[in-house]
Amino acid sequence: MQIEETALPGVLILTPRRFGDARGWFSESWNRKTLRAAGLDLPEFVQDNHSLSARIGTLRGLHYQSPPHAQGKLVRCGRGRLLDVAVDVRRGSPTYGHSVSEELSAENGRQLWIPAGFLHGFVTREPDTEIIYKCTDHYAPECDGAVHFASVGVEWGVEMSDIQLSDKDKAAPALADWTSPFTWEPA
Ligand SMILES: Cc1cn([C@H]2C[C@H](O)[C@@H](COP(=O)(O)OP(=O)(O)O[C@H]3O[C@@H](C)C(=O)[C@@H](O)[C@H]3O)O2)c(=O)[nH]c1=O
Repeated sequence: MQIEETALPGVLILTPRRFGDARGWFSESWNRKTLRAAGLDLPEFVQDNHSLSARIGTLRGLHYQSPPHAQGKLVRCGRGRLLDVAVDVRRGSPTYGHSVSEELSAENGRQLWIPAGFLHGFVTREPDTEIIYKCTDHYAPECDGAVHFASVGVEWGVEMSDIQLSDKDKAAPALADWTSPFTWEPA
């Protein structure tokens, strides 16, 4: 398991080892013991999510769940290719509003660890792209929220006219008009 830091402290790229043979490959996509041995002790995961996006340019996000149901997410791509984005929205954080964008694909096997206190979203770069992610809290619709994807300064790499959004994401407030429910606590 390779663990890499990103420009945002706390957001990490994990790349599990792949064992290739004549049939294809095998990989442990999640192993608590291996991560702990590598010095990384992630919170307990209680829910796995899996979604399919049919068209290139499908954009889901930017999403969060407020405390007490804030979620950390360990994200990977099971099929196709996507650009995954995390935005720091912890009030008082030295990196508030900063983002990390990472291409996750079925081919590269990379995973993004996004702690609670960050917005999460992604845009697909191939048709029929599947995303799979582990979450540290259960779905709590009453705590569910979104910030408009175009208000955070992220270069999504897709023509605006090609972007497919849910009605919820179309109606999301801009970052500048929204008060984050998260606060930063120095380590
Ligand atoms: C997120 C979620 C949705 N649902 C239901 C609600 C709704 O009817 C349907 C689709 O929900 P959404 O439109 O919110 O799905 P989607 O836009 O894919 O939302 C997801 O986006 C990515 C970026 C995330 O980070 C996730 O946490 C989640 O917010 O699925 C659940 O039952 N459980 C869940 O955990």
